[in-house]
Amino acid sequence: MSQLKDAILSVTARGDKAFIPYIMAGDGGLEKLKPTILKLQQLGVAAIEVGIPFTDPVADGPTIERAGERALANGTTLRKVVETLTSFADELTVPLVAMTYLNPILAYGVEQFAADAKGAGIRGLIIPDMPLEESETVQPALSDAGISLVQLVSLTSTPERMERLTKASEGFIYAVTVNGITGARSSFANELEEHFKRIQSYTDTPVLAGFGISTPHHVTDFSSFCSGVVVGSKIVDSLVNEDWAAIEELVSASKVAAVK
Ligand SMILES: O=P(O)(O)OC[C@@H](O)[C@@H](O)c1c[nH]c2ccccc12
Repeated sequence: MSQLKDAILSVTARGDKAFIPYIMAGDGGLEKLKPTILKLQQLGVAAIEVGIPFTDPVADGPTIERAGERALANGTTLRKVVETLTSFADELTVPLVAMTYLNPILAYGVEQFAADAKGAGIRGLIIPDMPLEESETVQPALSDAGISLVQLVSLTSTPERMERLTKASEGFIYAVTVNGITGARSSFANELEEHFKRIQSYTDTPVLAGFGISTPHHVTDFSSFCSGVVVGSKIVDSLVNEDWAAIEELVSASKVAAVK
């Protein structure tokens, strides 16, 4: 059972695509976390990916990296994020997916983290620097807490690896759309549709596209061959500029009226 997967499937069952915005916890101060999350869930997002700032964010492009630096400068830690989320967890109507590198979780203590994260409304976890082969370190504690461990499938994975990652992924499959790091892009490779079809052929868990998606057009384009999208850098920038109209436009592009 995965609450995260169920939430995504309930969105796709009504014909919409799942839209998952990524935010950097602590960017602009931790006091922004609650109003930002509550406003995003009001817009009808399927889930919210909450990034924990980290000193060595290897997968992150400049936008997310700078947001992480600002959040760290504000004194943001994994523990403070979990505490802040817990303080309004009873107001959450969508699942949260935490994005954190492995070290902060190990420092927190895996068991303790899983238990606290559950109370904070966290239902999924992305650990970009943890290879599948090492997931036993965290998996049992997470499953006990009902937290899905989401795997990233890259464009360069071999077919065998793609199949293993896809089958291991819980909640959804995070299909990375570009080679490299996070950040808004203007164009994507042509053979992506085939790549997504192959990933989906291994599983009935929904496949979502992420990395580089930054315009309503991208959202509708990707939505034609997957179950939804994750948008990070564009959301982070729009929040800095307090441009909620841009965020609403992106979310609207995932709705049935736009995707048909
Ligand atoms: O910023 P983009 O290109 O829209 O991509 C999403 C991404 O930022 C978010 O999902 C994310 C931020 N940091 C990550 C690290 C690994 C995987 C994913 C992420």
